[in-house]
Amino acid sequence: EKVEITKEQQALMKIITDAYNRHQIPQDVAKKLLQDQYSAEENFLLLTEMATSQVQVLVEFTKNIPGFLSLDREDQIALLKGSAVEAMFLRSAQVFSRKMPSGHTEVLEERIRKSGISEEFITPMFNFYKSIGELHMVQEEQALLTTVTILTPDRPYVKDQQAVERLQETMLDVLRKLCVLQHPQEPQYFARLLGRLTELRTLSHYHTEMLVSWRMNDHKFTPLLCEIWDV
Ligand SMILES: CC(C)c1onc(-c2c(Cl)cccc2Cl)c1COc1ccc(-c2ccc3[nH]c(C(=O)O)cc3c2)cc1
Repeated sequence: EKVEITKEQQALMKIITDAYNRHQIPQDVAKKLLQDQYSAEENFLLLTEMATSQVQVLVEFTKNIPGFLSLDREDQIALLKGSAVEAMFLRSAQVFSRKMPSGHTEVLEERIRKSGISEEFITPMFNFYKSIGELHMVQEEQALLTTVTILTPDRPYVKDQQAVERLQETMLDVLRKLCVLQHPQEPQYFARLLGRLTELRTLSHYHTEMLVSWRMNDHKFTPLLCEIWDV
């Protein structure tokens, strides 16, 4: 049947995509990836700075998701804490698939590979980056997929899951239609996109173990990361 994005859905998509493009890590922070110290210590410190900056950007972006600020305040916090790692995997994945001079692809990869993360997590992490790159998502799809990830109802400590589910379903409907219109030759594209969300959950579990091993080697995080990751 003819798939059509309504005027309201068009407006919703514009708000979310504009917010997603507006809230980015400041270029002077991203440029630090280019500095020339490459010790495991230096890499960890730089990645910690990137992650901290990315969390701040994520909080600002989330405030622009229509309906998010109407959710219960504690549920807003629970959604941010529960989705931060997944949202950062999606955002850093875009840097790798961007392959533009501004996206510090090579240096970011180098620093992640040499920051004290054990090989068992590096492999699935870069497989994920590759699988995201192969999707060739348009920016609207990237913004909506991140929004769908943030609005996951079954995060720990979410009280009013129905309210989150209603918001997520609104976003999923727009994303589904967008996928059909953007990738007419690939009817399974939307299903592939949702498959990435499953992969993100697995990576999020790996990440919890990454944090434990960093902690054991006495690595320090910033107050914001300690708060959002309960470390
Ligand atoms: C606390 C640090 C060590 C950390 O722990 N886990 C991860 C961690 C890891 Cl490795 C992987 C995935 C997720 C997390 Cl959450 C990280 C580092 O996290 C990030 C690294 C880079 C970026 C990021 C985001 C946007 C960017 N734009 C540009 C640009 O050049 O424009 C560079 C860039 C970097 C975000 C988070």
